Amino acid sequence: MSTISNSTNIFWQECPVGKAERQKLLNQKGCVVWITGLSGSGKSTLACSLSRELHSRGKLSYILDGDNLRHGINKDLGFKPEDRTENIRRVGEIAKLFADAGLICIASLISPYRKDRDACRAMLPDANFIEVFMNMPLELCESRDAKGLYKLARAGKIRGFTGIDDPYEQPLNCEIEIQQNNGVCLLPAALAGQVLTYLEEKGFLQVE
Ligand SMILES: Nc1ncnc2c1ncn2[C@@H]1O[C@H](COP(=O)(O)OS(=O)(=O)O)[C@@H](OP(=O)(O)O)[C@H]1O
Ligand SMILES: Nc1ncnc2c1ncn2[C@@H]1O[C@H](COP(=O)(O)OP(=O)(O)O)[C@@H](O)[C@H]1O
Repeated sequence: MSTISNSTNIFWQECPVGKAERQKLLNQKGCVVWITGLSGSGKSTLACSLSRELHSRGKLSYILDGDNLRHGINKDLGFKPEDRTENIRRVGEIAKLFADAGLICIASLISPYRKDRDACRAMLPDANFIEVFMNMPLELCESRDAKGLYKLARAGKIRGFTGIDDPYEQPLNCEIEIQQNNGVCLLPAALAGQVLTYLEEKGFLQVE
């Protein structure tokens, strides 16, 4: 699928209310928290927990979940490399709009290819893209197998499954890395706390 623009004779329409004004209204700074990792690594769980914690602090967030978006805007895409690339590109563009609206946009997708994640980062001013890597061992994700997909992949009934017969390229310099501690995974609320602390320290949760 081509990402080259086919539109010609188009102009940029300025809008009367800008990002800064929206951020002031919301008393927060728009950004994208991009959660990447293997299927079963806990991306959606962290996204939900973080969204709940933000909501309870009066902060507006919105979750873009890979699985959910594949029921709608991305329903025409499969899991071939070029489809995944287009999936991530579209979600990156949508996330950019949410961040421009002033929201804390939480994107939760496997997003296995580094170049695709980096392309999303490049769409935003650098500090506004917060990459969170769920660095969980494949064995743990596979033992969870909440949807039974690893079992199907091992049986050869799903081809091109991330971590089994399709690659996952780990981030090289993400903002936050979530790992097990002595083989134990922290509770989702504690993991959300790590991200929340980062957002607080970087000044995303208020406007001076
Ligand atoms: N082949 C293959 N590989 C990986 N995952 C697969 C595949 N087929 C279906 N699924 C299910 O699709 C969910 C991942 O969708 P994403 O949009 O996040 O994938 S990607 O970022 O485009 O790689 C993923 O959801 P999560 O388990 O929440 O990650 C799976 O449930
Ligand atoms: N921090 C955690 N501690 C223990 N179990 C977890 C944790 N996060 C997620 N899980 C469990 O792991 C499974 C996969 O989590 P999920 O969030 O759906 O992963 P993903 O979105 O990456 O596929 C679920 O059964 C979930 O309850």
